[in-house]
Amino acid sequence: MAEAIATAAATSLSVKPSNLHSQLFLSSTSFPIIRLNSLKNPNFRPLVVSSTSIESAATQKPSSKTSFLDQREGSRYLHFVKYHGLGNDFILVDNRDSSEPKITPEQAAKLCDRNFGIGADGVIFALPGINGTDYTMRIFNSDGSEPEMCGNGVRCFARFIAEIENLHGKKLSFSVHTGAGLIVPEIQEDGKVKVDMGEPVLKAADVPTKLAANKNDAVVKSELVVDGVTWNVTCVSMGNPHCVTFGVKGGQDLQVDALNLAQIGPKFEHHEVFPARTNTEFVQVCSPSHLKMRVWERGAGATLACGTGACATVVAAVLEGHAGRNCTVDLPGGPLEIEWREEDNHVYMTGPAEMVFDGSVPLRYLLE
Ligand SMILES: N[C@@H](CCC[C@H](N)C(=O)O)C(=O)O
Repeated sequence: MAEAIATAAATSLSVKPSNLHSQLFLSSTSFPIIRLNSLKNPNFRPLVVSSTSIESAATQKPSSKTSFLDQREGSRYLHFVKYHGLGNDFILVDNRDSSEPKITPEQAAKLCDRNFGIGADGVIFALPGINGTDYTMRIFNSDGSEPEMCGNGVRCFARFIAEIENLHGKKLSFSVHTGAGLIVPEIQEDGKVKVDMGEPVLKAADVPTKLAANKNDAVVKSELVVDGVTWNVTCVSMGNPHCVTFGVKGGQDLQVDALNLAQIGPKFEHHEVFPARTNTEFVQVCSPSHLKMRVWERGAGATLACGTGACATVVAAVLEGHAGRNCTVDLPGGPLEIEWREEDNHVYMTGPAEMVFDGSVPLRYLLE
């Protein structure tokens, strides 16, 4: 019976049945808390994510000969915690004891596979801070490429740090070094995370895009031919590159639900005018403070939400005159609140981040 429940839960969570020997610990508000191994094993003790994420299970004392922990003796495991920000989901790894990620980009891509791995849009590593920052965040996309920044990811990162540093129930903020520079997330009393995402980069060469600048140094509402169709696009970097479109030249307003994202998304991502590839946001203007957006992410495809994409969307909407500086951006996974503040030119993003479960993966799986 317990086996059957465990297998059903693993299937719905895209966890390999073999990973069920690790604890599966659901704690999102929308799910009941289930400790599957406690169903199988009365001696079950949840493993704590330690500062050494890869640790030998042999160092943990099995409490009886029949304990599931017996099966772990002599093996080594990568511990992880799964989080999501509006359905944009990540495997978080405690990497505070080393300045190099514990797994390779290829191994990250393997873990992100939704059929043959844990399933995620990316793997995020919490590393020691550099240049005086509290922490460093690095991320590999689900295809193994390494982006500079991740908005939903940094909210998950902040909640993960609070968890592993045992800083519950406090209003907290950290300085985080990323490929996009200094990022400052703040966990609010309601559990949402507000992030100072820094200043948008608009200079065409720095986005980067080969499209010619047409407004100061920026590319704003410029024409881009994709698959024979001329789109109007604005290019913004939030540390990572974004191409934002509100529709085709001379066309009606975009109805984002009608888009065939899987067909058009890759054509933007790999377009020759984006030398570092691009994330692409397709945006429908509902009102000057309410935008609806679908995203095709570089290195991850269609995702349920993109934090940097929502920030880039509001910047582009202001530059094109569609919206004001405070907007709700509706994504398939839910809304984000975005402000592009005039006083400091920084973009602020507020939204949720939820832990879903934790577990461990045998290293032999990663090495296969
Ligand atoms: N989902 C993220 C962005 C992740 C990186 C992106 N795929 C890229 O390659 O730039 C977000 O929430 O910002």
